[in-house]
Amino acid sequence: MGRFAKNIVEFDNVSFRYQTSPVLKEITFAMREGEFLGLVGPNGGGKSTLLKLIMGLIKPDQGDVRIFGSHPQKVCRKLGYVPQFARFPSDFPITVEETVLMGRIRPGKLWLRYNKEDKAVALRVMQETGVAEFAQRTLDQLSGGQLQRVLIARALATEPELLLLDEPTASVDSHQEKGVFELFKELNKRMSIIVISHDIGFITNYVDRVACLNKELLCHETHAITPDVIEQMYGDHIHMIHHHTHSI
Ligand SMILES: Nc1ncnc2c1ncn2[C@@H]1O[C@H](COP(=O)(O)OP(=O)(O)OP(=O)(O)O)[C@@H](O)[C@H]1O
Repeated sequence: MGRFAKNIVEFDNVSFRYQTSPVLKEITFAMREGEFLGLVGPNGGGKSTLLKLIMGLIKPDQGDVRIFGSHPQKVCRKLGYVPQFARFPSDFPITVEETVLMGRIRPGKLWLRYNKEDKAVALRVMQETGVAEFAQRTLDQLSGGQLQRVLIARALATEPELLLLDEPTASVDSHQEKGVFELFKELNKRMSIIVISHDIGFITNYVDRVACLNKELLCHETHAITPDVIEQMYGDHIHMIHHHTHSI
């Protein structure tokens, strides 16, 4: 199957509000199979909300969301999700291996019983993310960067076709950030990826397209990201970090 063969995420005129003020306004966009998409925008711009709509955790007030051509809840098994590091309790008294195995839990399955295949997949993704050597440590014995990789391994254990990451490198240094994005580049050979980031200058080195969300959504091919485009989408909220001299 060729890259960019079909649309796997489709938003058709989608609006959403939690209470009174609109968070997402009339969003229409599509993501193609095999794509690596960066999602940027100011704080409160609606990025996490967009991921929740993709996962079927919330429903649009208006418009239609289709994931792999179906209702989001019907295809949630094809999705892997890595939450924002800051929102994950890191003092759980469970081991790295147990955490990664949680990715193998399926509805209707006796979830405390993992079979050989579950264990083999867990080992493979721990090796892939570089956390296999910590497998028996509990989460409180890990650095922020190591814990982040464990959360990525847990998402990979579901063997997803679309990986969703909410600011996966917010709590790691720029050296580790590069390592994590090199991993994503590798993963992108077999799955589609959406990554939320505040660091547009950095992600343009990796992603195919940048979607800029500030209630409304604008998509740009990475080569089309110019300072004017950034100014237009962030306005006064501009908070960008530049690790590289990469031109934007
Ligand atoms: N459960 C909720 N109930 C009410 N309002 C919410 C809820 N979750 C988010 N919001 C509000 O919706 C808006 C969009 O939030 P969201 O978390 O999607 O933004 P974001 O772009 O991911 O922000 P950040 O970059 O700060 O993580 C914000 O104003 C937020 O306060």
